[in-house]
Amino acid sequence: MIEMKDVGKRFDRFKALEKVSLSIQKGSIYGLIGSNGAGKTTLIKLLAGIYRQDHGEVTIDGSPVYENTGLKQKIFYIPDHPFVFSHYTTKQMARFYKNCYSSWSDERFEKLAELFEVNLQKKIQTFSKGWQRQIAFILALSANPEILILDEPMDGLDPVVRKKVKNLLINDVAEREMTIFISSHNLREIEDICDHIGIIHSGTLILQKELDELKADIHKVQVAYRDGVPNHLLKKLNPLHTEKRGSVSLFIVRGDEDSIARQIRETNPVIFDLLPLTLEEIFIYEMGDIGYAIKNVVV
Ligand SMILES: Nc1ncnc2c1ncn2[C@@H]1O[C@H](COP(=O)(O)OP(=O)(O)OP(=O)(O)O)[C@@H](O)[C@H]1O
Repeated sequence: MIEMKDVGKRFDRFKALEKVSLSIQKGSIYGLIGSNGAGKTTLIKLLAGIYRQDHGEVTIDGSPVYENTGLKQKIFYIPDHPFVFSHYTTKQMARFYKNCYSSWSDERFEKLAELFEVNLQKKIQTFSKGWQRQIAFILALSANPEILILDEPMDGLDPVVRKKVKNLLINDVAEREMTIFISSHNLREIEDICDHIGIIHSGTLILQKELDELKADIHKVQVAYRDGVPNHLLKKLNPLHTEKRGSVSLFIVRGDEDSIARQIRETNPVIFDLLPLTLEEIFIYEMGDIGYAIKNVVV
């Protein structure tokens, strides 16, 4: 389990992170979102043991992460600009990681190289940005890490490759309980793959929740009536947001799906639909100030 307790990090006088606490279970995919400069990379570098926190604790399975070479064997970190030695080919980089990770698999490396159709003899720095990222994934997954830390993982990848990468990541989580920590600006991408969500704003984690829990409690209702929406229904539903689109009214309603549907059907609407919200919509409707921050984060 990954844990941060009351963690703070300053750069000179600037507080980049303050009182950050989180815990991530093995086999979970945790997505961290936040605007530019919110503190995502700083948090990730603390998790990866690159930075030392000023106060608080950063542990994996109860052991401190910073300067813990044993633990680093379990972690693979792909930064927003993947690391390569200049002039190294993918094959040479693979040899380097094979020496770093006892869990490295040559067989997996060969399979992944074939799947992505990568030229192993070409210098990595001469590949395009998207290709360099694909190579980073090939190397990371061949190391079979227990924890994979990703900073803006899909940046520069085309839709076909994104899908390929997502499937591979989900497979590793399902088959060998790899834990993934993803930082991204892209809420849709996070929604697609993560089971837990954290939002960071100005160095503070302002929300952490299980994705299903977030989704089960809020719904979009579309209704139309011959003589307008009954007042008593509106009072009961107490919507977070209402909108009129022609003769159809749209409500954002919190509560249990079955109970909401029953109450609406009892009023004999002409049109009735109850739809799930996207993660983006949930944040925007439910969280006021945070919603505003999210609007600026979503791409
Ligand atoms: N090495 C450093 N020295 C001084 N300030 C830093 C350093 N690293 C980060 N900061 C500052 O800490 C804050 C958080 O930066 P961080 O890179 O963690 O944000 P981020 O959420 O990853 O941003 P982005 O989405 O733009 O990549 C920023 O204001 C940044 O300027």
